[in-house]
Amino acid sequence: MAAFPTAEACDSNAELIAIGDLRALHPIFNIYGQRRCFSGPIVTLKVFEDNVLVRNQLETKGEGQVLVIDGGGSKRCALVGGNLGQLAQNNGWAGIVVNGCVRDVDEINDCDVGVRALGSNPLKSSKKGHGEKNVPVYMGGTLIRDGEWLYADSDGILISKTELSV
Ligand SMILES: O=C([O-])CC(=O)C(=O)O
Repeated sequence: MAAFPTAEACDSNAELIAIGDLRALHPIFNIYGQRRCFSGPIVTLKVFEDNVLVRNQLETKGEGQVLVIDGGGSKRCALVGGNLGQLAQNNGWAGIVVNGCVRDVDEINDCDVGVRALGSNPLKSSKKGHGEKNVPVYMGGTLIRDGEWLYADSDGILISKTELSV
């Protein structure tokens, strides 16, 4: 669960919004997974139509972190499917936000993890292992840095430079 509603976080942190330390992603993401509300420190990945690094990352302990995957906005294949959703759940990731697509939507929706993505596509991605980890990514209209905090609920997704307090 997010610690508090994103709308409330915006209303009570106007100064952080003014200086750009708290940003809302554009409302381009669909909601999947059991957790509609989730939050945590961000781990970033930058890939393109290749999900080897995504699997590698989700195989590690999530410890309540959120995996932010910049897939370049490609809708030509899926970067996360049911197996990876299960892996994320079992390894304690709070959520996954994909600037790209998912597949196995019914399976992902059964997983106890929050997932946001542009849409779904039944095609799998390539498996070459190309991409970068822990780099700044630009998606949803904002620059997102590894180690920043993400807060998601039914209203949308916030990125904060630091952990927000109530
Ligand atoms: O391995 C993939 O390409 C993604 C997938 O289908 C899954 O996670 O089940």
